[in-house]
This record gives sequence, C-alpha cells and structure tokens, in this order.
Amino acid sequence: MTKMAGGEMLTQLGSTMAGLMFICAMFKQYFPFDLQNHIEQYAHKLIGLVYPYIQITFHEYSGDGFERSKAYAAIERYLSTNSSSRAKRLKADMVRDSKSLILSMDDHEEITDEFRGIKLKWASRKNTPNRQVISFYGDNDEKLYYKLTFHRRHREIVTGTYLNHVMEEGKAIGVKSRQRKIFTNNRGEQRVGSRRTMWSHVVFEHPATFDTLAMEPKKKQEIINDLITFTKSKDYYKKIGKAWKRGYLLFGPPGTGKSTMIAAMANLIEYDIYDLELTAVKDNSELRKLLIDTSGKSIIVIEDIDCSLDLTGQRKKKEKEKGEKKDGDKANPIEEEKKKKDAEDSKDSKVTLSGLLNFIDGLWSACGGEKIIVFTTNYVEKLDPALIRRGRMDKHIEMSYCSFEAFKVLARNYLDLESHDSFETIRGLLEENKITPADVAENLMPKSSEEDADTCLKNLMEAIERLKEEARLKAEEEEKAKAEEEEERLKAEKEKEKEKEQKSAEEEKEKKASVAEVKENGVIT
Ligand SMILES: Nc1ncnc2c1ncn2[C@@H]1O[C@H](COP(=O)(O)OP(=O)(O)OP(=O)(O)O)[C@@H](O)[C@H]1O
Repeated sequence: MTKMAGGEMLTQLGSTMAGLMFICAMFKQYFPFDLQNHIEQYAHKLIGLVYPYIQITFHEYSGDGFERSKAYAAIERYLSTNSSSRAKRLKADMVRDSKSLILSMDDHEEITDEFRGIKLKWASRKNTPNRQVISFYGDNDEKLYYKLTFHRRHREIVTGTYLNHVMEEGKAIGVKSRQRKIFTNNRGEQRVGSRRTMWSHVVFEHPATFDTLAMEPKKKQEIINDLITFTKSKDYYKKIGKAWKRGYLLFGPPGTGKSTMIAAMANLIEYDIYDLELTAVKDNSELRKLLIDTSGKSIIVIEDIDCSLDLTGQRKKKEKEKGEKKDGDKANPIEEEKKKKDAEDSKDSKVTLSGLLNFIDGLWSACGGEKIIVFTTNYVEKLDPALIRRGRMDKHIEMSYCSFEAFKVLARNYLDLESHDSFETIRGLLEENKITPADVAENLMPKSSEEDADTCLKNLMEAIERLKEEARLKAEEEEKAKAEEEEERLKAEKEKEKEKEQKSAEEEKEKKASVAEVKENGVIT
C-alpha cells in the first residue's frame, strides 16, 4: 500500500466530505419529507445492529412543551461544573432564580465524563426545524437537547446509577446557586405565570449567620448540628415513617435575636423563608392551601404566635410590642388605614387551633419535601401545651438576655475585639443586669468616625449602669406601689370590718326593740 502524504490525505478527506454533503443535499431536496423520515428510521435500525453504543437524548422541552424539563436543567448544571474546565466553547446564561452566571457547553460541543471507570460522552445539540414542518405546524423554535453516548455493556450502570448521580448532583448545584426567597402571604392573591398563589416574594438577602449571632457557643453548635442533621436525614425519616419536617419554638423577650436566628438558619441550610401572617389567613382551608403552595427546602415562620391566635381559635389583632406607637407620635394615615383593615380582616378570619395543629402535622404537612416550621413568641407560658409539645415543636430554644459569651461574639463582630481591659467589668455588669443583645449591639456600634472601640465599650458600660439605675428606680416604684396597694387593701378591709360591726350592732338593736315590743303587746307578729 502506498503511503499518502498529509496534504494529499486532507485533499481526499475534503473531497469525500464534499461528496457526502452533496448526497445529503440531494437527498433532502428530492425526497419528500415523509420518505426521508422512513429512510432515516431504517438507517438507524441498521446502524443499531453493528454499532455497539447506546444514545439517550434529553430534550429541553418535553411533552406539552410548556415547562422546561427538570432533567435537562439538572444535566445543564451538572455539565456546567464538569464542562467549564474541559469544553472549548462555552455559553454563559443568567438562568431565572440563579444568583450567578451558568456556564454550559455551547451548541454542538462535546465532552467526555468518567464514572466508576466508565467513559461517557455528552454532546450538546440543537435541532433547527425543517422549513416544511414550520409551514405545516407553525413551530419555528429551535430544539435544544443533550445526547449521552455510552457502550451498551454499561447500560445497567448508566441507567441505574449514573443518571441518578447526574440528577442529584445537578439538583444540588441548582440549590447552591439559586437565589433564595422570602415569601409573605399578606398581599392577597398573586398571579405567577399561569397559576395563582397567595404568596408573594422578594429575594432573601439577610446577612445574619451563626457567626454573627450572639449566643453561648455550645448552644449555638447544638442548633447548627441539629439543622445539618435534619437536612441530611431524608432516608432516616423515610425509615421511621415520619414526614421530613422539624419544628422549632424560639422564645424569649423582644430583642434577644429570634428573627436574627431564623435568618441565620435559612442562610446556613440555604432554605427559602415563608413568613406566614396568620392574621391575614381567612380560615383553615386557606391555611391548608398556603401550606400546599410552599416548596421543599423551606422554613415556614409564624412570628409572635401568641398574638396571632388565641387558644379558643378567635384571632386577636396583632400588636407587636416593638411596633407599638409611642404616646405623642403623630398618627400616620396609611398605617392607621392598614391597622383598620387588619382589624377588619382578623374579625372575618376563622383559623382555629385545631386548624393550626393540622397545618403542623396533619396529612397535608408532608407534601412538597423537607420543611422546618418555626414559631416565635415572647410569652411561652401563654401557649397551649398541645401546640408546642415535642413532636410538633421538636426543639425549644430559649433566646435569653445577653451573657458574657454572647457579648464576646458581638464585640468581635462590631469592634474586631477578642479581649480588652474592660471585659471583666462588663462580665460583672452583664451577670448582674438583664440587657438584650439588641441593646448591647446598639451600644457597640460606633455612631461617628470619632468613636473608637474604647468609646463604644464605655458607652456600653454606661448604658448598663443606666439600665441598672432604671431597674432600681422601677423596683423601688413597684415596691412603693405594692406598699400603697397593701395599705389600701388594709384600709378597705378595716372599713369593711367597721361596716360589718356597725351593721351587726344595728341588727342587735332592732332585735332588742322587737323583743321589747312583743313583751309590751303580748303579740307575736
Ligand atoms: N442574639 C443576637 N445576636 C446578634 N444580634 C442580635 C441578637 N439579638 C438581637 N440582635 C440585634 O438586634 C436586632 C433585633 O433583634 P431581633 O429582631 O432578631 O430580635 P427578636 O427577638 O426577634 O425581637 P422581637 O421579639 O421584638 O421580634 C437585630 O437586628 C440584631 O442586630
């Protein structure tokens, strides 16, 4: 056999390609579309007999063509991490709900993947519709799809394990890169695409994390472990036959970080937040609808549960202490109007305690994937034990006044301080006085560029001393009021006693008079 020179070989390859292209063009031009289809089908069958590879295609839009295929999206994300370092041509896109650009293989690009020693080929393809078909069906969209090719001896492992692995990885990447949202139900029904929902949302961007949360480290770590264990326990919950959900009850005085904790939780496990305003829910069936409309990987929050529902099922107007209007504040007409509307709404609402219990652990509560339900309250003792019993609220977390350990977290966050001469004094002050982390944080925040760490710590110590003095005066006043009350009570008791004595003296007198009358007249009346 004569050896061909490189240039000669290329020339021959070029002319072969040109020949093939010519045949294809003739084929497309002179054969009717239906006949082309038939010939292609037979050609595929013929190839299947001698070709040892299997191909699976994943179309971007399948079935009715309205919804983007979840499998396609998962593969896109899986390949975005796998292909971005290997493919030569990439395309970048900002996918809906994603916080960053998604890099994926460009159309007609190919890469190989390896799984348990098996080599697989992924290709990104695009079908440009045939003109005859466009004119007939009016469908002129390009169809994107991925094609997976592998040797037929690996069929079982690919269809049984590899594809699951791709889907799981793709979904996990999706969860990591998606923008998280915070939903609220107090804006009435909304239309999202073709469906209606009671939830409206914005992107959730709260910066709180467990690092910035002031709390005893041991307690904090316990909560972190609990949350992480929960997120990884799908199989465990399945095994024990329990819906994959967990309830947290956060209780403590205002300003101890209950809302901050919820934000830190959502940021840690990357869940969405559904902030459920119970006073805006009409009745139990609307509550159930709202629940069904929540997605998996979400934290459903009911803040100040004691203000939203009383134990007989009659709802009260929500009056959060922190939001109450101070005396002398000018009335804001919009606020006033809103309050009036809230009050009217809450008169119409009929959510009952049993409706809420059903919401937490009824049959519907298992729908839609993993969920965390959080209740917050300033008055845990006001809640019905049925509502917060273990199993419903699995973890009760007390958010308390600022301890020295919690203060150290705030000092590190706000002032970049690990230690300071004043820390021991502050430790003593915090042990003796009740001050919320919110108040400590407020004092540690520099109010101007002239305020350094020393000034902020001094401000804090003065604030605690002031609080101490206020608490002393308040205790004195309370003592005085109590003493006055006691005095009043004793005085009232004495007067009552005196009245009683007077009354019995009068009765005695009357009795004596009537006896004398009987004696005198000899008649019993
Ligand atoms: N434990 C904490 N760690 C860090 N910051 C805190 C903590 N507690 C309070 N803060 C600060 O105080 C502010 C108010 O706290 P937050 O709203 O979380 O308290 P809360 O307990 O939810 O109050 P309420 O019961 O009134 O809703 C927060 O924005 C945060 O800056």
